[in-house]
Amino acid sequence: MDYMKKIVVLTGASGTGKTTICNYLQTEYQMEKIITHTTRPQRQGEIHGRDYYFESQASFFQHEYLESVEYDHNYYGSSKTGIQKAFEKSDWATIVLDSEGAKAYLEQLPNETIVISLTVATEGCLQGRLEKRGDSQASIEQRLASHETKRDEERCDYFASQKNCYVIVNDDWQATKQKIADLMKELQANK
Ligand SMILES: Nc1nc2c(ncn2[C@@H]2O[C@H](COP(=O)(O)OP(=O)(O)O)[C@@H](O)[C@H]2O)c(=O)[nH]1
Ligand SMILES: Nc1ncnc2c1ncn2[C@@H]1O[C@H](COP(=O)(O)OP(=O)(O)O)[C@@H](O)[C@H]1O
Repeated sequence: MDYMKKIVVLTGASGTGKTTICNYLQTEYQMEKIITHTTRPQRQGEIHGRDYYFESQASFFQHEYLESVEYDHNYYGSSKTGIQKAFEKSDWATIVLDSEGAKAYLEQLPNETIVISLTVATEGCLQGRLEKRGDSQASIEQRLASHETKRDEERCDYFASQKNCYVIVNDDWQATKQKIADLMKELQANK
C-alpha cells in the first residue's frame, strides 16, 4: 500500500463513542469511512452501505477479508474492496473495529495504521449511553456481559503501550473534540 495513505482505527467497548467519532472525522476532517460487513441485524436508523454492509450468514463468506472476527455471536469483517473504495476517495480513511481487528491492522498495515483506543472514566455510563442510543435492554445486557466487551476493555492498556496508538478518555464531548484536534495536528505534521 501507498505510505501516504492513513487509516485511523477507532476501537473500544460498546458505547465508548467509536461511531460518534467516526462520523466526526468524516465531517470535520473529510476522512472516508471504510465500511465493514456484518451478519448482525440492522438497528433502527442504520443504512446498508453507509453504516455497514449487512450480510446473511452465506453472503458474508463470499468476500475476501483483511481480517474478520466473531463478536457477540455475529460475524464482522473488513473487506479488501471496502478499503480500496475508501482510498479511491481520500488518502485518509477511518474505520471502526473491535480490539482484535485493531491489533490485526497494526500488524498487517503498520505504516498506514493509527489506532485511537477509546475508554470512559466511569464504566457505568456505558449502559446509559446504549439505552439513549435505543438498544434494547436484552441486547445491552448481553453485549456488556460478553467476553468480547471484556477483551476490548482490557486491551486499552495494550494499545497505550504501542507505537502509533493513542488512548482517548471520551467522557466530555467538548474535551474529546479538543483531543482529536491536537492529535490531528500532530499526525498531519508527521505525515
Ligand atoms: N474486527 C472487526 N471488528 C468490527 C468490524 N466491523 C465492526 N467491528 C466491531 O464489532 C463490534 C460490534 O459492533 P456493533 O455491533 O456495531 O456494536 P457497537 O460497538 O455497540 O456499535 C464493535 O467493536 C465494532 O468496532 C470489522 O470489520 N472487523
Ligand atoms: N462524550 C460523550 N458524552 C455523552 N454521550 C456520548 C459521548 N460520545 C458518544 N455518546 C453517545 O453514546 C452513545 C453511544 O455512542 P456510539 O458512538 O454509538 O458508541 P460505539 O460506536 O462505541 O458503540 C450514542 O448515543 C452517542 O451519542
